Amino acid sequence: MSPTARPRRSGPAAPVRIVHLGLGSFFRAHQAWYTDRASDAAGWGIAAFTGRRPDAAVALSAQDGLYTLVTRGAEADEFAVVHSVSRAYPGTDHEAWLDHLGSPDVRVVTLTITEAGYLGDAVGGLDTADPRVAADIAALRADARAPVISAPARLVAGLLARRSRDAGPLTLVPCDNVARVGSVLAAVVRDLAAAVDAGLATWMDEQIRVATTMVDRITPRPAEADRLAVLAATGVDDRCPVVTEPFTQWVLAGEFPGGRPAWESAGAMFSDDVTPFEDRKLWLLNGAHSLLAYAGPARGHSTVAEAVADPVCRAWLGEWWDACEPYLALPAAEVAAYRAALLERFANPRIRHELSQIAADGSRKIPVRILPVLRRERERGRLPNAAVTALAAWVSHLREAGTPVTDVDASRLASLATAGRLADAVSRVLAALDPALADDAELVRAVRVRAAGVP
Ligand SMILES: NC(=O)c1ccc[n+]([C@@H]2O[C@H](COP(=O)([O-])OP(=O)(O)OC[C@H]3O[C@@H](n4cnc5c(N)ncnc54)[C@H](O)[C@@H]3O)[C@@H](O)[C@H]2O)c1
Ligand SMILES: O=P(O)(O)OC[C@@H](O)[C@@H](O)[C@H](O)[C@H](O)CO
Repeated sequence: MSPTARPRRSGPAAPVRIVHLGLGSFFRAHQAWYTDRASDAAGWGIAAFTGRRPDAAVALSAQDGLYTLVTRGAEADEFAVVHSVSRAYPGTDHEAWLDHLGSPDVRVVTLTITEAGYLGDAVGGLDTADPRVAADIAALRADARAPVISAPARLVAGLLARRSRDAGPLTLVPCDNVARVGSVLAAVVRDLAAAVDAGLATWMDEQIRVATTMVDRITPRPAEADRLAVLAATGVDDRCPVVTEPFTQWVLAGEFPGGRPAWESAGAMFSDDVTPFEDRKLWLLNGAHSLLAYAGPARGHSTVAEAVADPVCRAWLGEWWDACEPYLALPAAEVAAYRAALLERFANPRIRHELSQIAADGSRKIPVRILPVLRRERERGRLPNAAVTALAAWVSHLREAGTPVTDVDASRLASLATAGRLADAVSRVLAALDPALADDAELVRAVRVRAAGVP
């Protein structure tokens, strides 16, 4: 290999038996890495599809699906080439999507489509009022092979192709930071299937299983400096490296009648109940992330590591974790160890995790990360200070006090947050999250007072 060669395979790629939707950084640091490390990796290649832009598929295809995973500890980097992505496709290649989903070789579909990609409604079903969903349903009713955009519709299109080829059982494995993600995915796919084809649900009951998961590995958006670091250390000009932290965890529950990689041989854990791990992770890690993402910029911080170096932010984290702890169904010693490890993970000075990346889509993240604990505390008559801080900082963020607002619901939230007095904005924004929050006078008052103190 010449000093600046792109990564290239020296042998054949593993046969495609997994399809992934959402070819982003996290998938490459997590599910693709576990598959690469599994003892039977040679039998389980992945066909990975981007969700929106084609860039990652184009760049990865130019290097045979190979990329460098940089595991960035507080002291040093480790570099490893991941081989499990056998094919990479732009999401627009719908024929390839249908072909793979319709193939009897494929047994598993993994997903990282972001919280917003599930398109759920407030009561746990599919948001059929969303124009993208309505358009996809109409398209699939007219033609089962019509190109569709939303993730639930893509899955249903793939399942229709699979049924038409009698291709056998398949397990869907959602890997996003969504509470009870397996149930959420099962519901939106079931609702979309029912809207398209009355007989599909019965076939799905027999052939399709939906696993649920807790996924954990802090993986910031890669930067140009990361490409240069790989080049300097390995001599390879990798155009799509991913940087991640040493810590990683994957807890899964579900049935795999068509088989799966031996992910446990790479460290994944199979459990009957993912819930305790999921609550611990979504509340302690992701809740803390969102708290810092909205409240940290007002104290001059741009990254998680900068924020946790600030004693005021660390005190908020302590308050938040104290509020969460009574509701976690795990031994106290385990929670204490997780908290201590989190502080170290957040403080890793060599991981540049931008608060602005974490701040995106707060309307979908706060209900999962902050509200479950806030509601439990309110039922007991308590008002957790850190949750008030997070909500007040989010309102201020929406009023453009911090990082730029990126949210699937940005235009509605911006009008709710910016029109008129701050006090009214607080009520409107809380009502948009959950009307019951806006009816809680003590909470509203506290958030107003805190928001008024945020620049
Ligand atoms: N980055 C992390 O540290 C991390 C850790 C745990 C879980 N996750 C989960 O993974 C998700 C993706 O994170 P990432 O770091 O890979 O982000 P990323 O921006 O690198 O990649 C996101 C991928 O999802 C696709 N996507 C976005 N919206 C979609 C939609 N509506 N439908 C289908 N595909 C869509 C994008 O096209 C892209 O391929 C997160 O939203 C989170 O739920 C991330
Ligand atoms: O990826 P998101 O946008 O859901 O959330 C941002 C971070 O909170 C998240 O990526 C964490 O780093 C991750 O969940 C750690 O496992």
